[in-house]
Amino acid sequence: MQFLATPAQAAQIDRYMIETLEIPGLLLMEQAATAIFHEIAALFPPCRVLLVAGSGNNGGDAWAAARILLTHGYDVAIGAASLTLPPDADANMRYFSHTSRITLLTPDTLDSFFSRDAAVIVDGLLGTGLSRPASGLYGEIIRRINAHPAKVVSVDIPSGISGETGAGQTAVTADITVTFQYAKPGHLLFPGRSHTGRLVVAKIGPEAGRPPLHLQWADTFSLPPRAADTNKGTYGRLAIFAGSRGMAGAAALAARGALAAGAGLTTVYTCEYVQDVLQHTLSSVTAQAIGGNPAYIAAEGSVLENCQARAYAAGPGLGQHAETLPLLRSIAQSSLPKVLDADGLNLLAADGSLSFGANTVLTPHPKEFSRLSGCSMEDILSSPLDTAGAFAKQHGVVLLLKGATTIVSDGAKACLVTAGAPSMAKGGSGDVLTGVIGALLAQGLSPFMAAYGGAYLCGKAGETAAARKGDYAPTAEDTVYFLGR
Ligand SMILES: NC(=O)C1=CN([C@@H]2O[C@H](COP(=O)(O)OP(=O)(O)OC[C@H]3O[C@@H](n4cnc5c(N)ncnc54)[C@H](OP(=O)(O)O)[C@@H]3O)[C@@H](O)[C@H]2O)[C@@H](O)CC1
Ligand SMILES: [K+]
Repeated sequence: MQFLATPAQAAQIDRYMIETLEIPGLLLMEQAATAIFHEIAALFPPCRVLLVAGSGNNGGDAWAAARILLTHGYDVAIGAASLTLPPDADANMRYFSHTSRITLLTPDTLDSFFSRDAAVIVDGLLGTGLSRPASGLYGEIIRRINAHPAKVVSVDIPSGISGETGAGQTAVTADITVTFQYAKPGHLLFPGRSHTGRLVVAKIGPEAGRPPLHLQWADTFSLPPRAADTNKGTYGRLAIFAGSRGMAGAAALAARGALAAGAGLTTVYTCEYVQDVLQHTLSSVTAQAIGGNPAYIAAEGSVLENCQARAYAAGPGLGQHAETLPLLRSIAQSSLPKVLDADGLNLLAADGSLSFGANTVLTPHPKEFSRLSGCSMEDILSSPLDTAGAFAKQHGVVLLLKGATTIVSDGAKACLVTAGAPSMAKGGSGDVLTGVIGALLAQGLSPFMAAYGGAYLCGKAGETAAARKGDYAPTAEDTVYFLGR
């Protein structure tokens, strides 16, 4: 896990380093510029570099990088959107003030500046100080950068992308982004993620005593090695409530996910029809028909008292049967660790049953989350962190909002999971995730950890499947197969 900083937090941390730790801002800028230089030097021997500098300290980093590149034999040309700069940026700009390397970028000079050959463009137009969408001259500069054949190295964040939300319609598309101290949410959230290229996080100052951060990037996760003197009881009993006629596969995938993630004992509680299917296809789980209806679950909550589970996973393939609701409500309101997904969430949302006991993980995709929360899809997609966090806090749950970048929030802290592959945008992926999270809960992980751990493990398995089988062919079964490999 690594911490992320929003633009406001990054500015606060800069202030902390400058005012409390008494590190001059000019020195921090030099560190930032040195990191940019090293990335360029690692890829290109001395060559022509175009540097584009805006009106803030992001531009200051570019001016400082230009100086370091020049002293190492690179041929630099700087396109300046402004020559009125904050003090540290101004100091770095002045190094060039009596040279012919500066072009003031105006509609009249854009063509000549960007028609130059160059191997690299350094994008220091806009950083974390972006205060509005890029348009006008800035929009035109961004289009020129994107149209140039050179490799693009963005300073801190691709210009035009919001560091907070990843939003930005007119934005630089970078090959490499060198950010400072902490990655920003905008690097990981789409569309920002697709503009960032390879992300390099360069430490430019000490970390001790910095203001607290609440957002992390789940870029690693592993389960502890299993001790030799353990048995199936050590790893928990998971009760999965899933399946209805026509959707036995969802129950089977959740069960397979749970087995592959290490649950000690897995029992699927389902209808007669699905029980039959599971008994013929899955030998490592037990399946129990409950409720008396052959086609779907129609049981009362009393079944929970007898199943002696350490965790529940409920929802995959349940269908939309009102008779399933009493059981779902009992599961949702119990204090046992549990994960609720898919039809389980839809049924509870349709009924307005949004009362959850402790240790609850909900795993909606944006449409399911819209039904649950009443927020519009537009609000969810434009502010996923805020909407997920507000819902998690209000209902006392861990909310896992599925997406190409998955968000996990408990209302106080949150993390982003970027593991995954486009091949996973396919039916069945969510069922496997439910089973995996259920298994992690059964093994005693906290709901927050089980949620991001499950998303990470499934995402990595999906990446491996895509590496072997391409973007189209992998199925949810492949995600199960590659879990942990
Ligand atoms: N502080 C430090 O110690 C360190 C900081 N570092 C670096 O500083 C960067 C942050 O610097 P920053 O705060 O100066 O903001 P920055 O992104 O350069 O832009 C602000 C300027 O852009 C303007 N502007 C905004 N939106 C616009 C738009 N759409 N179109 C046109 N203009 C627009 C805005 O105008 P205003 O909003 O005031 O009207 C203002 O003039 C950070 O990303 C990192 O690279 C590192 O060196 C490490 C040490
Ligand atoms: K930039």
